[in-house]
Amino acid sequence: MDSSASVVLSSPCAKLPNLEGNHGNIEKGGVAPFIDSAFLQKQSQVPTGFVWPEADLVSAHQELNEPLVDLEGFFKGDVVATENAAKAIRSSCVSHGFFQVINHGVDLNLIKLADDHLDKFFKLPVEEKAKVKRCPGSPYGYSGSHADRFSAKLPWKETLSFAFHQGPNPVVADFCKSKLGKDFEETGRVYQKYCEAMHNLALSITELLAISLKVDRMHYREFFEDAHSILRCNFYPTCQEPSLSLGTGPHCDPISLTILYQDQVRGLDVFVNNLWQTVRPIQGALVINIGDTFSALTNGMYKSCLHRAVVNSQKERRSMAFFLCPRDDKVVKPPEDLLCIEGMTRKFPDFTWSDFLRFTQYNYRPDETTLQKFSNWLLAADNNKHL
Ligand SMILES: C=C1C[C@]23C[C@H]1CC[C@H]2[C@]1(C)CCC[C@@](C)(C(=O)O)[C@H]1[C@@H]3C(=O)O
Ligand SMILES: O=C(O)CCC(=O)C(=O)O
Ligand SMILES: [Fe+2]
Repeated sequence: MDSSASVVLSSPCAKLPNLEGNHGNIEKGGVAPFIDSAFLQKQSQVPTGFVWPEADLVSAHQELNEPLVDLEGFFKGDVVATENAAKAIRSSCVSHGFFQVINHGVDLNLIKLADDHLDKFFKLPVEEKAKVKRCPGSPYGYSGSHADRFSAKLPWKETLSFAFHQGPNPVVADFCKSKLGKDFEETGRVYQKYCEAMHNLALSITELLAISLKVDRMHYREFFEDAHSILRCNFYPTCQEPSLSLGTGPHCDPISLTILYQDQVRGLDVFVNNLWQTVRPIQGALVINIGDTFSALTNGMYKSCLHRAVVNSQKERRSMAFFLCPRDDKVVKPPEDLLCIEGMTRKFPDFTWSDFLRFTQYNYRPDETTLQKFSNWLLAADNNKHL
């Protein structure tokens, strides 16, 4: 990735980039208005700011042939089924940090309802969406192509992100009601329920991950019990020249664990065996990918999944990514019994999620090397402490 695009603009309120360029003329005035799908689809060609480097645009080579992990036996306490699921998960996570689950226990009607409510927000006039615009330095709220943060390699998408943690107050429902008004009360209730279901599934997945790693099966579940997670809703409009742009560029999620719902429009690619491979959408399945923070919790034994989202010229695409994140001040380090079993030396320094999140929002645009860059940054800061 070119370094110019990797450093987040220091002034978060930077002017929107001038998208003038040989890939399309922007409405007069040079600086684009607030960018959303309606704006993007009005452009006769892909604006320069949205054109990605060729290396990131390599087409997917094949369809990912990934076993579906059936969770039914695990939920029923079936020892053999649990062992089989753990074995499948271990093999995928050691290799590329990605698997899919079925019989996950999340009500499929709730997932459908959450998908249906996406357009209620994303089809609003941009001025309405701007009312919940993402604040500088925060991953929460609305963003149109991150055009307020980056000046190149802009993603062909709009996003809406909610903060979620379990507790007496329905934080997601409250956010929608207070920020978007009465018309979005039902939407808020749907996403509140969706986040609660995702949180519970995420804790179950962390238990199965612990079993697969042969550590105390409650270790990670207890670590994430009081998680402060993020629900990221993605809307990918159709693109005039899909071979030039990307919905979400190649990256590893800095968070711990992602539970992704993708609709029936292909778009998710995963990098496996040095090839981009497309993930065929499977009705009723949920995608699970290991993020940087969980990889660090396994001392790098489980890979943080390198993935991207491509766009197309025919169909809009929608996805919802539930990002499991530990409470801010929890120290991220692998369990002692894992280090003993594997006789490992530490691969990453201790860190907190709040420091890592801040790094991704202020210092470094997440890509495929975020965790390594963050580790180097921490160690350099430690080494310079005495200066
Ligand atoms: C901590 C986060 C930063 C991002 C949202 C969550 C987890 C995934 C990250 C992201 C999607 C990785 C690709 C780049 C990014 C800027 C994006 O395209 O949205 C990242 C998110 C973000 O920084 O808002
Ligand atoms: O939309 C997708 O399929 C992937 C989105 C993603 O990777 C993300 O939001 O982190
Ligand atoms: Fe991602």
